[in-house]
Amino acid sequence: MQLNFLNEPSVLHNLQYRYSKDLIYCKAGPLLISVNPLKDLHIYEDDILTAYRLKLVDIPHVYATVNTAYTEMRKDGQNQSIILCGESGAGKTETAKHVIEYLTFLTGGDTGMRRKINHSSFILEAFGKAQTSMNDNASRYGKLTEFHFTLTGKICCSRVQTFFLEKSRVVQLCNGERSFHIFYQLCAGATESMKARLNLKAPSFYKYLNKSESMIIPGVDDEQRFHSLVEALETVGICKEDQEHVFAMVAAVLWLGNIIFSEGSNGQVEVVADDAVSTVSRLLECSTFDLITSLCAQTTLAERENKLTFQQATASRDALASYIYVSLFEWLVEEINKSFEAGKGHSVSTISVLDIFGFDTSSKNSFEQLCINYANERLQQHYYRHLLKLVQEEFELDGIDFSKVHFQDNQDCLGLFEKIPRGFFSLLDEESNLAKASDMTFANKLKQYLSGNSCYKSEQGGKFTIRHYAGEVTYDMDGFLTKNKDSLHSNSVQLLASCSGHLPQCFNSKLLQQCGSSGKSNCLNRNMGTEFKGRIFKLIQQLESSTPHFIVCVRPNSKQLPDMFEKELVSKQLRCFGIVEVVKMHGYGYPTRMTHQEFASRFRILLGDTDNISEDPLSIASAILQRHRIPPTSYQVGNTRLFFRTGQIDQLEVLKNKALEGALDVQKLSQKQYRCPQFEAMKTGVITLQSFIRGENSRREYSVLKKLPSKELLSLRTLQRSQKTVIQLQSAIRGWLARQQFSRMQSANRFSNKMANSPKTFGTETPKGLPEENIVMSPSNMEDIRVQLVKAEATLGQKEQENAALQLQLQQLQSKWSAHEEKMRIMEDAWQQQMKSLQTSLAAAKNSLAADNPPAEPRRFMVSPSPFSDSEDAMSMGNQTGTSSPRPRFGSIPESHPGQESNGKSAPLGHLAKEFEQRKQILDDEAKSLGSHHYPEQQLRQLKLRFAQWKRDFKVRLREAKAKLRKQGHADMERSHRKWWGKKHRKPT
Ligand SMILES: Nc1ncnc2c1ncn2[C@@H]1O[C@H](COP(=O)(O)OP(=O)(O)OP(=O)(O)O)[C@@H](O)[C@H]1O
Repeated sequence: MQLNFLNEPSVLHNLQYRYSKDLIYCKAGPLLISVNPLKDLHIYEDDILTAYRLKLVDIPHVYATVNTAYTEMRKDGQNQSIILCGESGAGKTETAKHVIEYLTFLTGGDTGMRRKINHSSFILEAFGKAQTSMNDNASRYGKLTEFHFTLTGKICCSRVQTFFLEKSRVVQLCNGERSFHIFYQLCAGATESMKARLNLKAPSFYKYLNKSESMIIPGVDDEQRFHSLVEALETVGICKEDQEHVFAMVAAVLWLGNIIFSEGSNGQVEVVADDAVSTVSRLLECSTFDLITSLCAQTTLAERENKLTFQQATASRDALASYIYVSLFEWLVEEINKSFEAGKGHSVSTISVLDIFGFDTSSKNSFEQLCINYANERLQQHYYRHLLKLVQEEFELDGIDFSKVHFQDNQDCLGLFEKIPRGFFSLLDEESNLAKASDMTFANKLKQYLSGNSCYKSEQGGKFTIRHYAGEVTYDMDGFLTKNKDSLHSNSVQLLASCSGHLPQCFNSKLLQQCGSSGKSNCLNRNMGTEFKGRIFKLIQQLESSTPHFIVCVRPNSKQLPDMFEKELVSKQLRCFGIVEVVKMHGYGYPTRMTHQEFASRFRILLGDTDNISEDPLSIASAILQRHRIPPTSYQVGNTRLFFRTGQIDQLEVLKNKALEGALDVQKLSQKQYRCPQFEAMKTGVITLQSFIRGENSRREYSVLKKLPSKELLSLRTLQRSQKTVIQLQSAIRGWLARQQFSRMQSANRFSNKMANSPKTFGTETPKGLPEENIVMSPSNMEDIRVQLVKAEATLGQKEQENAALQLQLQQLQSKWSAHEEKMRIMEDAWQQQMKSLQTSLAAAKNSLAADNPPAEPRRFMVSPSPFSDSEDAMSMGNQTGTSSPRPRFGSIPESHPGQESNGKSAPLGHLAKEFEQRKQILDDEAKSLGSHHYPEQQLRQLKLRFAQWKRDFKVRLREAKAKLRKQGHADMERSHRKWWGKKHRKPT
């Protein structure tokens, strides 16, 4: 939502309005504001994860912030950090969980990894969180989770760093609060046998727990949480045996609190040897004697044993209990890290998620609250620096004209803590090292040196108030020096060394490492305040080497109730984080910056070649801005950089893209002009060639089909149809099978995702919102699918067999057809031979007849030039013989007789020649029609037979005709001879 008026009331109204609509996320410049809904909103479901991963939505959400961090890391290879800020109960830890869950999802982390990450944070919650007045599940430690990424952007390992577990909570409690969750969970959820082994009682039995009346948290099932914890320990690889050791240490801490001392008349204490002592010695695996001695005496540097006072003994016992608990927590963190460190060698960049204890204030604020609030001050300074200070410094350095944004810097408060030698921690160290120092002497020292600081105010009764960025907090000086010393008595160190239990041994060796080789008395005599300050400095250094992304978590009300928006409480938090100032700076400021050089090379394309400008980047940049009439109010030219208002650079990007598209179009056009004629010619050629080939193929196919007997044609068509059907059937079956398999895989995938995200329902219930048939594959469904599959496969097999048989049949038909063709060709050749020989015979007959007739006689027949010959006869034939008469069928030609002709001399031969021509024509026709018969061989045989008969008959008639002609020829010659002879002899007379 864009605000017309940017001020605190409008921001507050906007937040309240969105909160009432369950829109808990809101973007404020580079910040994401998250208002704790304190109820389940279903905005972290799988489909939402997917939508953000695919960047389908752009609504403010924690997933969008992770997307930005991940994209920047991938783009520049720069480490990123996601920092969760906000007071206790604002929702930092829950938001951090969503950040981590989405990060593993985004980078393709498998469900195994996601589960392990979830379970490891569950373990840390059990051991590091507690109920406080502000939050039922308050973090009592700080946590930085570092995810290492490979070059391809996959998570290769992760590491957790923890800070400052509030160990005083083990031994001290404010009323209405609880100690760490694990104590209550163990008492509620341990099995009967474990309870017997650890001698477990109800929480109220233990003195460390019953200092507060709060034993249960409404709506929280400690027993069920214990079972989940056991499962989580197994997931991260902590075996059953080690789990036993862990729970033994928790029980030992509880029982240590129940050890009581009796004070003698000389003021010295004795340990009351009761059930508590024997249980602790059994759980730590040390002797009862060593335990008692270590608790009531202290060995001095001169190896003398001094008896302790009641107070000293109690402090020594509590220090031992706290030390064991903190060591146990650190051991668990190490074990978790071991299970994630496999791929560290491939790490190229990191994304760190910081979730530290929120700003804290309770009825009695002590050393721990002071450390927590100091850490929050340091983090707040990091926030101001990156979101306000650095930006303003940049503007100033570049000479940008801007109206300075005023915010409440916490530098003074930080100075109060950190100044050397007169800062809070330095003074505390100094006082702690003095032999006769007490909390009161320290209070006076503070008053003396810190009164000049506006953030410090001395109070009555050794109390003092510090004005933090988030409000004033009054601290009670009681126990400051002791807590700062954090000394573990030498006797306690020796006791740990004497324990044979696995974990006490581990703790002892760690202690020895910390103390160096001395390992003797007062080796843990350190200054907790300075040590803590050092760790926070290191953390800030680490954050400084990364690009920060801040998520400000807001507590909507002090009652931890949903749908309740306390305006005052929220506006106080908005002020703390300078939200309005940040928005002003980034929204109304110049969020986009580029060096002159970067800008010139990026947008040079927006200047035409005709623009005559010098090549220096600033001139180019100015020319671009002027040429495109960018309003001067929307940018500023700095000494080294250009600063743009929101959205301005996007407009230039649009122009640049248009210019690039235009250039591409021009290139395309010129290419088209050059290539088009070539292409068209080639296209026409190809089309012509294709049409030739297609025509030729079709013609060939047609000639084959034309010759094919109808039955074979039919079977060929049937075969082709069957082939087509089989192919269609095969593709339909394959498609169906693939779809079935795909939907099964989809269901299984959805099911496993849902189950992985809902441990409660794992293996027992159907996840909500998922159609039942998608997730439950009943045996009958499976059997149905299997039967259908078998049937489909059988049909497929059958169709394939049929297909193969049809193919075989086609091959056989084709080879048969080729054999027929060959036979036909041979027969045709033979037939042609016989025709030739007949024609030759006819020509020979004609020749011999011509030889018999005198040349003077006008010729009735033209001699055929045909070279046909017959072995028996020869005759000539005319081409005019009856060609116009209708052709009779071969067997039905009327037999010609020479005597029937009017022309008695040539009629027999004319008839024969005519008959021969007719027969020849019929034979040709019948031979051609053989191909269309069903049984061409049989037809050919019949044809041959008829031809042979006719041939015999024709020869006979030819011979008769020849004889007749010869006879007639002699008679004519004699008659003419007589005529000529009579004329000759009559003339002279
Ligand atoms: N996004 C959310 N959706 C639903 N409930 C939430 C959400 N964030 C927080 N809560 C509720 O608010 C409670 C407090 O949140 P959380 O423990 O994360 O606060 P915190 O800022 O980490 O506090 P602390 O600094 O004390 O550890 C949670 O136990 C949970 O019930």
